[in-house]
Amino acid sequence: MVWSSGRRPFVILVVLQALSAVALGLQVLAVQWVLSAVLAADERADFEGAVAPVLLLAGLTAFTAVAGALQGQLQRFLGELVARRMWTRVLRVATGVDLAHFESPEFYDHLNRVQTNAVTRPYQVTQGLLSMAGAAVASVGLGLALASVSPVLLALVVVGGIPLLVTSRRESRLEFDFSVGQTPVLRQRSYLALLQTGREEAKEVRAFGLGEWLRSRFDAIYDSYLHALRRHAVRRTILSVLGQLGSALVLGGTLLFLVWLISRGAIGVAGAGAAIIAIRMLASQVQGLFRGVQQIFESGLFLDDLDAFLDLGVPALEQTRGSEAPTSFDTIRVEDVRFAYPGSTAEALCGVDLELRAGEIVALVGENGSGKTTLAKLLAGLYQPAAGRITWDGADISGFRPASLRDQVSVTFQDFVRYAFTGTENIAVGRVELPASPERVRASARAAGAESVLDALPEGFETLLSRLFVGGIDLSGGQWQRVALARSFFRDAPLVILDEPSSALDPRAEHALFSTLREVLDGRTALFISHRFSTVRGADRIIVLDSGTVAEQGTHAELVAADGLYADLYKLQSHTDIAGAGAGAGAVTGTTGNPADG
Ligand SMILES: Nc1ncnc2c1ncn2[C@@H]1O[C@H](COP(=O)(O)OP(=O)(O)OP(=O)(O)O)[C@@H](O)[C@H]1O
Repeated sequence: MVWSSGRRPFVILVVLQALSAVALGLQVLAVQWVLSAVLAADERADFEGAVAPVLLLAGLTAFTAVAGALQGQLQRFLGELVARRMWTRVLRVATGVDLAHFESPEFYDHLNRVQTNAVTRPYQVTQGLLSMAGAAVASVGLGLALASVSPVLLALVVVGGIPLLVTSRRESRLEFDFSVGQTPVLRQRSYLALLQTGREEAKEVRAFGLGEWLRSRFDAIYDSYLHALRRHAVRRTILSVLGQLGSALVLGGTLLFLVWLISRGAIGVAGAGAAIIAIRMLASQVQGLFRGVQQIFESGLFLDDLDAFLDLGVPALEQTRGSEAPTSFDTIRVEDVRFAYPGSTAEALCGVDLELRAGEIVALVGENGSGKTTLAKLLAGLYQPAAGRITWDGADISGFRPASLRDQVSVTFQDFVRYAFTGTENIAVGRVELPASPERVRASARAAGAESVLDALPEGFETLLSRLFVGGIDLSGGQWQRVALARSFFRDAPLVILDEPSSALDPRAEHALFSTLREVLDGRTALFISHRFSTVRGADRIIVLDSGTVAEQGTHAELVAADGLYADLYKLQSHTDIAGAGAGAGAVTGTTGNPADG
């Protein structure tokens, strides 16, 4: 990953690391040289011989400092290059996995962990490797220098690193387990923070006076996290202290051994001076080496986690199998389709049978929770039926390459997305493969009643539709709905599914939409979900869903005559009034928005 993300900075870093390591070894030799020169000069009162080694030492020190500064910035840049590449892979999976994953809290935990931890880990492994390699090269130089004084000293310094290695491996495991355990808590904390900082939430939080209450929930969550963090930190500190103490003990023993060697006259003063510096430097290099190992081990655990996440995308991205969905159809059949949402035992659809014929405008009605949106999702190929099948002219859609099926469907949900993009872009995202030609965008906007809305904005269609960024403006709910409809028309697919397309439209806009719908659709098949019977009655056919099954279907007149569920709902909507209204209000009952009167 690092190699392919930033070859040049990586190579420069490796070279700098190697040179710094060599410089470190040379520094010990230079010190020894300086000491010998100074001791010799002391006898002859002539310090000239010390100038060259001092200059060398200064030069090496300067080089190490400059290389360190360069490495710092290069590492930062390389880290960012690698993170960008990892982000791209993670986002590709996040946008490619089956929608069912988004029903699972575990998926969100995993995604969150990957976003906050794993994206930077590949680079950390490299950093660990680099510092290990650097430490190894430096250790060889320093080790040779020290071994020339006493091989036992070298062995002792290496042994000094072992306690750290053992405890740091344990620390890595603790860190990973802590991260996994705390992810749900941290997500809750982020959610509560979002409620208090989000633009959408701001008005309701104020209107309901929720600020204080949300803060106390936030504090409670934070407290529980801090409590866990305290315990975790104590455990890590104990381990770390044990490791450091173990290493320090061995180092102390090493220095005592050196003193013993000096006292016995086994090494001279210059050699002893160099040995002390070498021991100090080597000990920190050995520690660095083992810290690198720990970093790799710890990152490795997160990388396994990242790998598991990236693997999720494999099935979705591999869905290149299957035949291409046809670009038109005569009949779509839903045959005894059953479906329950992932993690739910209750069936949202329990044996749905229906038919959509090319060019028809079909309305889907039913009470809240009867399964209308769920059916729309299945028809759009966003979920697979648990049983039964959906066919296009007899061919089961599960045999189509999923992306090719979605290509042929334009679906707009109730909770469509309000992109913080320009008006043009908000419409053209309906089909990004197509060039967003102003004529096409404008035609779609006109069909949806959004043209005049966008034209009235300061920069027309090119106005940014969001207050999140400088220069943006926001639209009203109904104006946004028109933009979402324009997006759906821009998509230009043979099957158009609209989930409550006019719920936020004013009567004039709603009238305009439905009176021109047939013309706008221009032969395409439409299935629209609606609770407003005034819009439903003009449909070629109305399908009534009840508790996940088709209760009845027919034209408006047929269904009213059948006097079933549809007729019930229709009558209720026609005669809904606020109970206990005064005589004046009662007088208009039955005339306000009463489709039966039309
Ligand atoms: N993501 C989900 N996970 C689990 N159950 C869900 C999910 N979405 C909907 N349901 C359940 O599936 C059933 C059908 O929901 P659906 O959204 O299809 O109803 P609907 O007819 O579109 O309702 P409405 O008129 O309120 O929009 C409901 O019982 C609902 O609780």
